[in-house]
Amino acid sequence: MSTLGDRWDNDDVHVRPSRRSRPRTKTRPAHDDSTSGMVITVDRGRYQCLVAEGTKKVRTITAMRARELGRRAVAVGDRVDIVGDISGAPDTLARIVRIAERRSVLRRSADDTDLAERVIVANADQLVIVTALADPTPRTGFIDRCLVAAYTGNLDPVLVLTKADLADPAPLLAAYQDLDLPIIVTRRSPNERAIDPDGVQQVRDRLDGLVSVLVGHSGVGKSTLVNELVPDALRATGTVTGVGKGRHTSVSAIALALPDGGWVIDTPGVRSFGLAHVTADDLLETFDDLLPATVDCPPGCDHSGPDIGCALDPFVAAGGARPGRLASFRRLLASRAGATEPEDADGSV
Ligand SMILES: Nc1nc2c(ncn2[C@@H]2O[C@H](COP(=O)(O)OP(=O)(O)OP(=O)(O)O)[C@@H](O)[C@H]2O)c(=O)[nH]1
Ligand SMILES: [Zn+2]
Repeated sequence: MSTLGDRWDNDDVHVRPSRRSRPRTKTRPAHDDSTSGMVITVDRGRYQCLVAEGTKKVRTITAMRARELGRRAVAVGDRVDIVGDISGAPDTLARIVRIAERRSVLRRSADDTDLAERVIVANADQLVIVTALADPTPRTGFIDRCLVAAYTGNLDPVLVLTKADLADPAPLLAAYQDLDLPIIVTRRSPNERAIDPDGVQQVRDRLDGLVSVLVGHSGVGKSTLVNELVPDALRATGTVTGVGKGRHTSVSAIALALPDGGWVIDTPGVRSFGLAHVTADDLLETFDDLLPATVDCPPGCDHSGPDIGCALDPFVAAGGARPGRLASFRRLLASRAGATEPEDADGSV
């Protein structure tokens, strides 16, 4: 049993799709009668999981971790195997006995010096970074850190710039043009309280059929967007309390079903990511156009600039890649050391 625990304990090993996709059958414990589910929210050691009933119907059940999982954390988005009472009846509690290999992870560490891994969302396809163009003032440092978390966690980033009725998106569009990042601009319709439907539709199209995590600072319009995307009726069937606006909720992520398929995972309490575990080479691996040049870097090169003999500078000078790509890579690299958001310091969200 502990072999299985150890094997599944190191999430780093499994971030990228690996060829060795499943543990060998003989190392599996019992529980062949288990049911598969997806974790939709985590709250004080209780996990709400969606399980399939027949081919079409799904229901939500509450589960706890089984001891055999060891210290390994269960995160929203995890695909899990569940045993015990899966009727979903009030006051029943099932047990999570296995966590499937993750194809992506979004991590949080308490701060940049905290090397303990805290996975907040597993298996998401995209990270949607919601930033207001004004009120509050956009912070590129935050966006950059989100991008590092997405790239190195195997999620595709998407930037949503809200409140274009208040400020021009051009400067931010320019700042991110070299990252080939999908950017959607939304605004409030003139003389109306509602958000312009065109922008909302673009977001909807981007999210369709995928699992997308939304992150953003307080006041950027994230809840406004989620309300547009997920009708109240669907939210209610999630049977989850403490969703969304609650400032003191202990829920840090929650998966909400989209009407046309796919999931949006809201992260009400998440305002920044610790990036202590990310190395320069981890990030560089996600820049396919720059990566080949590093065979000529000096040993141990951190790729931070030309004065250390980094081969990326001559490579770009010779036309090997766009200069903006190297500049963007280095800006993201530097953002790892950026201050964690002041809002985190006093614990408020
Ligand atoms: N002018 C303008 N205001 C907007 C827009 N989108 C949202 N707002 C307003 O911005 C304020 C904050 O929006 P919320 O959706 O509550 O923001 P949030 O990111 O969920 O913030 P928290 O709830 O604090 O986490 C509200 O007053 C919204 O009405 C927009 O496109 N333009
Ligand atoms: Zn280098």
